[in-house]
Amino acid sequence: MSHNETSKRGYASPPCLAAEVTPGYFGPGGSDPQQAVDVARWRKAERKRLLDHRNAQSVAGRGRVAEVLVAHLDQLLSDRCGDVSGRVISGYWPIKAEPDLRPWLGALHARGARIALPVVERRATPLVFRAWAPGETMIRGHWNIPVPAPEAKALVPEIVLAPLVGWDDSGYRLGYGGGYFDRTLAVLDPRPLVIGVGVQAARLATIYPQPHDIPMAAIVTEAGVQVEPAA
Ligand SMILES: Nc1nc2c(c(=O)[nH]1)N(C=O)[C@@H](CNc1ccc(C(=O)N[C@@H](CCC(=O)O)C(=O)O)cc1)CN2
Ligand SMILES: Nc1ncnc2c1ncn2[C@@H]1O[C@H](COP(=O)(O)OP(=O)(O)OP(=O)(O)O)[C@@H](O)[C@H]1O
Repeated sequence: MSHNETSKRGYASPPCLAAEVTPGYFGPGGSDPQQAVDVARWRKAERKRLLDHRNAQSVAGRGRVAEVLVAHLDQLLSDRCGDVSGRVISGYWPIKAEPDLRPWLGALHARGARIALPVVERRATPLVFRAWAPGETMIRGHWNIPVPAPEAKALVPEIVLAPLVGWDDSGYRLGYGGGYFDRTLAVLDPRPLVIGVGVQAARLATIYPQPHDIPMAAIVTEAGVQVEPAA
């Protein structure tokens, strides 16, 4: 059919034939719309359960977890990267009882690393990363997350520390449901070394990875490195 004929008949897209496809055709990670809806619903409930559990821990307990976790992170970073001097490392400003890495990020900065923090500049678009140093002035960003002021230099991270709400043994990450890290990692070329940071209690058998989910190179919890990075 020619273009003109199509225009005359006014069809915007081809007819959907999904109903005629053998049900078993859509395997795990496939694009079955009903399966995507089911996974999204399951993830929403799991996020709530995991966040409630994390919130229920005492401040002192969370502080001890962060201290041990940071020791593992520091070891992984020196094994993988050696001297951090001059490296661009993205951290995060902790929200919702996430492990607080700020003292360690300050120490990395003192060792010559360039620290960046993720910023949502526009909803549903990749994150940008802005330079941060201890004591820097912060402003309220999207979702009220403190972010460096717009004047702060934009950086491209070589190493990204991604906070986890949940995680699985294949290195997949469950976040807050905005899809921001996946969207960002999909466009960063070369892809940075992505290290998921979370608590051991947030381990799941699987997050039911979907086509857009990008696995972490490593996951670190208070129990150590859980998913080994490829050498
Ligand atoms: N400390 C910290 N900073 C971070 C992240 C993080 O996980 N932790 N992010 C990591 O990505 C980015 C912000 N992530 C966000 C994720 C979701 C929503 C959000 O609006 N969530 C909606 C639900 C979305 C949906 O279900 O469609 C909501 O809760 O109403 C906002 C920001 C950047 N900064
Ligand atoms: N690369 C992408 N391009 C377009 N949309 C995407 C991409 N990655 C994720 N999304 C969208 O974001 C939505 C939320 O994704 P998901 O449940 O994986 O979030 P999350 O990883 O938990 O969130 P976050 O990274 O913000 O903490 C998905 O429904 C998906 O449609």
